[in-house]
Amino acid sequence: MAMVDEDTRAEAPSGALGGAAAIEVSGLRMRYGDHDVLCGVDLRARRGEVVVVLGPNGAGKTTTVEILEGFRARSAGEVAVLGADPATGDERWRARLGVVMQSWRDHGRWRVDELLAHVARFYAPYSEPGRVRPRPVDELLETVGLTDCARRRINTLSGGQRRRLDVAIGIVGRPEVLFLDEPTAGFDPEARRDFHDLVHGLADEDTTVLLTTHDLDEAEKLADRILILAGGRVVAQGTADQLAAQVPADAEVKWTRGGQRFVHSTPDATAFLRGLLADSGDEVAGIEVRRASLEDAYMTLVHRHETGDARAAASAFAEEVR
Ligand SMILES: Nc1ncnc2c1ncn2[C@@H]1O[C@H](COP(=O)(O)OP(=O)(O)OP(=O)(O)O)[C@@H](O)[C@H]1O
Repeated sequence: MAMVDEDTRAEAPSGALGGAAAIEVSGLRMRYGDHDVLCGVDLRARRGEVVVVLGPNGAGKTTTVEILEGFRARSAGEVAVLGADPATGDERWRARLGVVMQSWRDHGRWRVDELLAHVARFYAPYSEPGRVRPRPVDELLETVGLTDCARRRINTLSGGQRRRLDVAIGIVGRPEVLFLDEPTAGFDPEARRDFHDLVHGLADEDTTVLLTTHDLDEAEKLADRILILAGGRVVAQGTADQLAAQVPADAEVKWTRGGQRFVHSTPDATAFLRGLLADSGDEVAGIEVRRASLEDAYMTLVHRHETGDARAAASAFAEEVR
């Protein structure tokens, strides 16, 4: 588990970063060989905030998360997690973090409860007032719905059960910052809903959560703020509603008249409905209005990137939030 020398002291980077935010990233760059994956990412997360990172395959989400976790060295930029540079964070700093990586396939012959008890021991010296570490294993098993699997060997778990165990490992130390890289891949609907409740509960405990997903409904349910990464840049961020408002998308109006269903796309649903009701208000029933969604915004913003306009999308976004 130790990724850095125990004696290496965590130091906050100098410059514009530091302060009360749990995560602060400025001008983050990552280059693999001659491939620039991150070209200047800025990101900030407050304590207790749930930030969801969206982006197409290969956008650099995992790379960003692994840099913040201290598992990957960055090419350039300033990064502070809980006030420390992840590249030099010590064990005390690491004990304040929780990590759920995209895949973690080890300890197959261990039993579920043994592994959790083993990992839990790492956190025991790092309790703080109001934050007792680690969480009791029984409580943890119950929280992630693995009580019935406690004595099972890990290599006999299903994909979804293994993922639940990954989440348990991520939260065993009652983290102040929790990184979750596609945590719900393989979850059935019930596990997914339980996981969403879990994240809401963690946020209530003032845990900062940074989560990547390809599930836009999940992003909308969980995020205080959504961030879209494309072309190595943050091309947009905000709540799902704020993002939807950024893209010009028609609303879809549906209604029934004389037993027949009608659908109409319009940029101004209110004006259209006024007209519809004025013309045939008595006969119209079952009105539904679907406004631009997070999915519309995501598709538009990512499409701009894929058509080579990521830099323009990022500067348009910077202009809008100024
Ligand atoms: N160790 C590495 N060496 C070289 N290239 C890498 C390395 N790790 C990642 N990459 C490349 O960096 C880019 C970003 O990868 P990353 O895994 O961060 O994307 P992602 O947004 O998490 O994608 P996904 O949604 O598919 O999980 C990809 O083009 C990937 O091939």
